[in-house]
Amino acid sequence: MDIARQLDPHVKRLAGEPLGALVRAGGGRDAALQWQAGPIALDARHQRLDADAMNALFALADGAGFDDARKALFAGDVVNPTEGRPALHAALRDASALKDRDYAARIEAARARTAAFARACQGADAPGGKPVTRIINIGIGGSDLGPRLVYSAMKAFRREGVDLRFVSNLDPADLEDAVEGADPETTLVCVTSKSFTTSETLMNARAAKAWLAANLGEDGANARMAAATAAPGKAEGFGIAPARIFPFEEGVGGRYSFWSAAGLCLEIALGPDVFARILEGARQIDEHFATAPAKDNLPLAKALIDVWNRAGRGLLARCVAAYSTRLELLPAYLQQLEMESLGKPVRLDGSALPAHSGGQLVWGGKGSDVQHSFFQWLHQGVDEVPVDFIAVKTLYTSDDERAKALGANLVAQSAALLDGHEGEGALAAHKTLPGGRASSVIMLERLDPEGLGALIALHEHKVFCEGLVYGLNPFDQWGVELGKLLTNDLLKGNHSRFDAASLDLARLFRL
Ligand SMILES: O=P(O)(O)OC[C@H]1O[C@H](O)[C@H](O)[C@@H](O)[C@@H]1O
Repeated sequence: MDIARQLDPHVKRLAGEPLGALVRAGGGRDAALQWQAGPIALDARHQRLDADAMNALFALADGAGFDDARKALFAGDVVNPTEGRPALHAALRDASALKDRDYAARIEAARARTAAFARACQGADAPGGKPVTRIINIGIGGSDLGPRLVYSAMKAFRREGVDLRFVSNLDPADLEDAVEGADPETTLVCVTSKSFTTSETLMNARAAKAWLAANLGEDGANARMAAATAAPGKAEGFGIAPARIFPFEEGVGGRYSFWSAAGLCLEIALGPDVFARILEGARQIDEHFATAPAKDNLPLAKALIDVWNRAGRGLLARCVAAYSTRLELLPAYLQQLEMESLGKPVRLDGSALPAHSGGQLVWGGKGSDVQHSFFQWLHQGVDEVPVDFIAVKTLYTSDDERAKALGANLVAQSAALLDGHEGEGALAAHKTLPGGRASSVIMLERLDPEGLGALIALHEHKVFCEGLVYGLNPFDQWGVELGKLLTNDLLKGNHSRFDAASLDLARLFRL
C-alpha cells in the first residue's frame, strides 16, 4: 500500500489554503476532527485536515485490516511475529478476551501476588521485618521510564512514609543519589528487568546489593532484594530468593510492561488500590479501542493524524508539550514507546518502508517552560513540526490564578502557531511569525489514576494502529542489539570489530 500516493490528492488540495481559513471554514470539519473516549478528548481542528482527508485515512486503516488486527491483539494472537509472541499489555488490564486461558490465569495470579507483597511491605511482614520506607527501582528503558512517569504523575496519590527512587544509568551518581538518606534496614531494592540480562541493570543491582551488604551483611542484603522479570531463573541465578521474584510474561513488551510485575515498585509506593485504578483507567480505553467503530475510535484517529503528518505531509517530527508539572516525564516516556516501536526500516514481510514513513521523531517538554526555550524554533524555524498540547482540564479551571494562566498559555500557543503574526516596521521580517503550523490538544479531564492509565493506554493503541497502517512490527526492537554487542566486546578487550578511529577513542577511555 503506497500511503503517500493515496494521501497525496488530499495533501495537495489542503496545502494551498491558509490553515486559519481552513479552520474557520467550520461546517462538518469541526465534528470530523474531534473525538472523545472516557476522560480524554482529542481536538485536532488545528490540523491541516478535513473530513474528506480523514475519510481517506480511515480507508487506509480499513485496508490494513483494522478490525481483525484489534481483535487479534486482545485475543492474545501472535501480533509480534518476528519474536513469535503475542502483545499482552492490554490483557494485564483485563485478561478475559485472551484465548489462552493459561495466560489469563497466570496474569491474574501474578497480580494477586504483587498486590499481597505490596501490602506486606507496609507492615511487619515486610522483607526486613519493618515497613519499607525506601524503594530503589533498578531498571532501564521500559523497566524504568514507565514506573518513573507514573510515580511522578501520581505524586498526589503516593503512600506516606515511602520514597521511591530510580537507578537506570551506569553513572555511579545514580545509585549514590538513590540511597541518599536511606535507612538500609527499611530499604527494598527492586531489580526490574524483563530479560534479566541488561548489563546496566545487573551492574547497578550488584552495586546496590553491595551497599546493603556493607550495612547489613550478606543475609540482610539478600532479604531486601526483589526482582520483577520474565526470566525468573536468571533472577534466581543472580541470588534473589524465589519468594521475592515476581514474574511476568514474555509477551509483555518492555516498553508496555509497567502494568505487570514490572510495576512492583509502583504498587508498593502508591499502594495496590491506586495501582488497580491506573489499570482500570487503561481498561476503559482498551474497551473503547476494542469496540468503538473506526471513525469514533480515538486511538485510531490519533494514529491516523500522525500518519497524515509523517507520510502524507512529510513532516519528520512531532513535539509533545505537556502543560502539567506532574506529566513532565510524558515526552520521555512517549519517546521510547513510539520511537522504539515505530523506528523500523521494513514491513512485516521484510520489504523496505518508503521514505517519510514509520515513527515520528518525538520530543518535547513541559509547558509553559518550553515556550521560553525551544518554542521560538517552532514558531519561526524553517521547518514545521506539529505539536501535541497535553492538557489537564481540572488544573486550569481551578481557582488558582497561576493554574488558570497556564491554561491561557496553552491556548495562546495553539493560536499563535495557527495564525502567526505579520510583523511591522523596519524589523517586520524578523518579527513575522508565519503561522499555518498544525497542533492538536489532548485534553485529560483530570490527572487521577484512571486518567493517567487512560492517557498511556491511548498512546499504546495509537502506536499499534500506526504499526498496522505502515505494515511494520511495533513490538520488536532489533536495532538496539548491536550497541550492546559492541560494548561487551570493548569490556572484554575484543577489538576485532573496531576501526582505527574507534580504537583511538577507546584508548582515551582506557578500554
Ligand atoms: O527490561 P530489560 O530486559 O532489562 O530491558 C530494558 C530495555 O532495554 C532494551 O535494550 C530495550 O531497548 C528496551 O525495550 C528495554 O525496555
